[in-house]
Amino acid sequence: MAGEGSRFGIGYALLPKKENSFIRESLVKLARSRGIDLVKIDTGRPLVDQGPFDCVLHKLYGEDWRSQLEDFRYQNPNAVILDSPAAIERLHDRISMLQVVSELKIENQNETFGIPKQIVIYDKETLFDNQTWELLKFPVIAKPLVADGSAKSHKMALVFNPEGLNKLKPPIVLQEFVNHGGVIFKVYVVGEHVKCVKRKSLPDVSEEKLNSLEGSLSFSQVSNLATHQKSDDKYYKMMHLEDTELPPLSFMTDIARGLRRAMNLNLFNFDVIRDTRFGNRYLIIDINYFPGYLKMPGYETVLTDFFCDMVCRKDREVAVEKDLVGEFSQEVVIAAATDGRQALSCEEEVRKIVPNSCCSDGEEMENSIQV
Ligand SMILES: O=P(O)(O)O[C@@H]1[C@@H](OP(=O)(O)O)[C@H](OP(=O)(O)O)[C@H](O)[C@H](OP(=O)(O)O)[C@H]1OP(=O)(O)O
Ligand SMILES: Nc1ncnc2c1ncn2[C@@H]1O[C@H](COP(=O)(O)OP(=O)(O)O)[C@@H](O)[C@H]1O
Ligand SMILES: [Mg+2]
Ligand SMILES: [Mg+2]
Repeated sequence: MAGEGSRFGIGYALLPKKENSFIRESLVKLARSRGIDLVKIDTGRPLVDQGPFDCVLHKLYGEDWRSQLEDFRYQNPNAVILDSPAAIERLHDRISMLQVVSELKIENQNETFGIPKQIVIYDKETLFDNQTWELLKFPVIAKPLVADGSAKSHKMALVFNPEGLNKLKPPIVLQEFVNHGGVIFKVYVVGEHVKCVKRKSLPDVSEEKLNSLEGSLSFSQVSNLATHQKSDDKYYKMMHLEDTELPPLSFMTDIARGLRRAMNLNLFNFDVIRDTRFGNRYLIIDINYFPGYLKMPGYETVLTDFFCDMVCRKDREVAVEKDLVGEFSQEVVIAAATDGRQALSCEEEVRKIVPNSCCSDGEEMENSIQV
C-alpha cells in the first residue's frame, strides 16, 4: 500500500476505443482507493506541460508521440513509461514478434513449445517460387507482415492450394496452418501476473476437406467475433469450449516470464494453439501489446496491483531492505530497486543480484511483498 497520505498520478494516452474499454469507472475507483489517480493525457498539448505523472500508460504510435515521450523521460527520469516505444516496436512486425519465442529456452519435461513454420514474402514471384513450397505445405495462413493495430493488419487468408495465392498482396508472412481443435488460448500478462483464457478459433482442416476446398478463405479477428464477456462460463458454453482443457498454467507462466524479460514489456498477451498431432506441443502464433484487458477476469484488481507495484517504489525499497535481503548492503538493494525501472519490478531486479533469494518461510519473494 502506498505510504499514508502519498498519492501517485498515472497519465494515460489511448485511442478512444481503448480508452472506452479500459478506463472503466470500476478501475478508476479501485485505483483511487489505493492512492493512484488515473488522469487522461491531452494529446493535443505537449506531454511535458502536463502532470505531474509518476507513470505514463500509453498505446499510441507515430514519431510525434515518440518524441513527446522522449522529452518527458528526459525531464522526468524517475517516471515509469509503460512500455518503452522501442520495446513495443518489435511487435509491429510479425517476424520479429515471434523471433523472440524461437530464442526462448525453458526447461520442461512434459510440454514443448515453438512457432509454426513460416516465411516472409516480399514479392509475387517468391510467392509462386517452387523453393517456397519446398519449405511449407498447404494449408497456410497469409498474414500481413505489419501488425500495427490497423484493420488491414488483421486481415488474413487461409489458403488451401496454389490457386488461393493469386489474391495475396505481399509483404506477407505465410505460416503453416496447424490443426488445433478450433480453440485458441490467450495468455494475458500484466507484469508478474499471468492469466490464460480460451477462445473460439478456426476449425481444423482435414486432408479430405483440403482437396475439395476452393483457393482461399478471408477472415479477420476470428477470436473476437462474439461480443460476450469472453472468459465467462456462458461464452465457453455458447462456443462449446467448456470441455477443452487449459494448458498447464505453470508452463504458460514460464513462457510469459521468459517473453516479458526478453522483450522488456510488461503489458501484452500472446495467442497459443495446441497442436492436435501432439497433445503436448504448444505453438505461439501472435503477441499483442496492451490487449483487451477488460476480458481478463478481475482486471481491475490485477491492473491496480500492478500500478502500485510500478509507482509505490519507495515503500517497496524499504520493505525489500528490511525484510528480505538483510545481509546485503543498503546500496545494493536500493540500486536493485531503482535500476531498470522501466521494465522490471524491484523484486526481479533483486532476484538478478541474489538469484535464489527466498523469504524465511521458503516462499518466493514475489509472494511476500504485496503492495
Ligand atoms: O479491444 P480488444 O479487446 O478487441 O483488444 C484487441 C486484442 O484482442 P484480445 O485482447 O487479444 O482479445 C487484439 O488481439 P488479437 O490481435 O486479435 O489477437 C489486439 O491486441 C488489438 O490490438 P491491435 O489492433 O493489434 O492494436 C486489441 O485491440 P485494441 O483494444 O488495442 O484496439
Ligand atoms: N498458424 C496458425 N494455425 C492455425 N490457426 C491460426 C494460425 N495463425 C493464426 N491462426 C488463427 O487466426 C487467428 C488470427 O491470427 P493472429 O496471428 O492471431 O492475428 P491477429 O493479430 O489479427 O490476432 C488466430 O486467432 C487463430 O484463430
Ligand atoms: Mg491474435
Ligand atoms: Mg495480433
